[in-house]
Amino acid sequence: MTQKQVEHKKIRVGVLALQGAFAEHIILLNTLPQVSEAVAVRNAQEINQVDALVIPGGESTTMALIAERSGFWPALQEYVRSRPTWGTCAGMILLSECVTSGGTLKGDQKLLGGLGISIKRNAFGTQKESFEAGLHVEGLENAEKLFPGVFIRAPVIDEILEKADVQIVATLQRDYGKTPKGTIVAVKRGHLLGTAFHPELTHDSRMHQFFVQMAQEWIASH
Ligand SMILES: NC(=O)CC[C@H](N)C(=O)O
Repeated sequence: MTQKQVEHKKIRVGVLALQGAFAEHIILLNTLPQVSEAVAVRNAQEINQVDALVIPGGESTTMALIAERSGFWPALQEYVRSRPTWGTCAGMILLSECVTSGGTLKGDQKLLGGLGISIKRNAFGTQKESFEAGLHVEGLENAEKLFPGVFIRAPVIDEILEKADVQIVATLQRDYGKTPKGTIVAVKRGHLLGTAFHPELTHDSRMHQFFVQMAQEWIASH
C-alpha cells in the first residue's frame, strides 16, 4: 500500500442514535468505500469503539436530555473535545457555544460546544418553512455542481466567535424569507464540522465523503 493509503485506512463511523435521523446517516455512510462500518452509538462503551462520530438532525434539546438522563453526556463531551465529529442541524446546535433567539442568549440549552459559533435555532420558522437550497460547498468534490441542501426547521450560524480557526464551508446563495443571502449554514473548526442542512436526506454522498476524508486526515495527523 502507498504511504497515502496507509495514512488513510478505512474508518469505523458512529452515528449518535438517541433520537432523530440517525438511520439515514448509517445507510449513506455504509455505501462509502472509506468506511469500514457505520454503526449506531448510544452509550460510552459504543462511542469509544468508533473513529469518528456524526450527530444527526432531530431535536437538540431532546438528544441532550436523553444523553444526560442515561449518564452518557460526559463521555459525549469528552469525545467531541478531540475526536472527529460532524453535527447536522440539531447536531450542529449541540456543537455550538451558545444559542441566541433573535439576539437574546438562551442559557437553558445544554450544549457540547467546540465549533466556536453562536447559533440561531429554527431560523427559517416552523416545519412548513422547510426548503431545499442549492449550495456551493467549499472543498467538496465537483464543487461546481451545487449540493442539495435540505433545510428542516433549521438553525443558522448567528456569529462566528472564534474567528481565528473557524472556516466557512457554505452560505445561502439567495434570500430565504427573512434570512438573507450570505447567511452561514456550514462551518469547520479543526476536527469538527457543522451543517445546518441534512445531507443524509439526499442521494448525494459528497458531504459524507468530505467528512470521512476530514476525519481520516485528522486521525493520520494526531
Ligand atoms: N432538523 C433539525 O435537526 C431541527 C433542529 C431543531 N429545530 C432544534 O432546534 O434542535
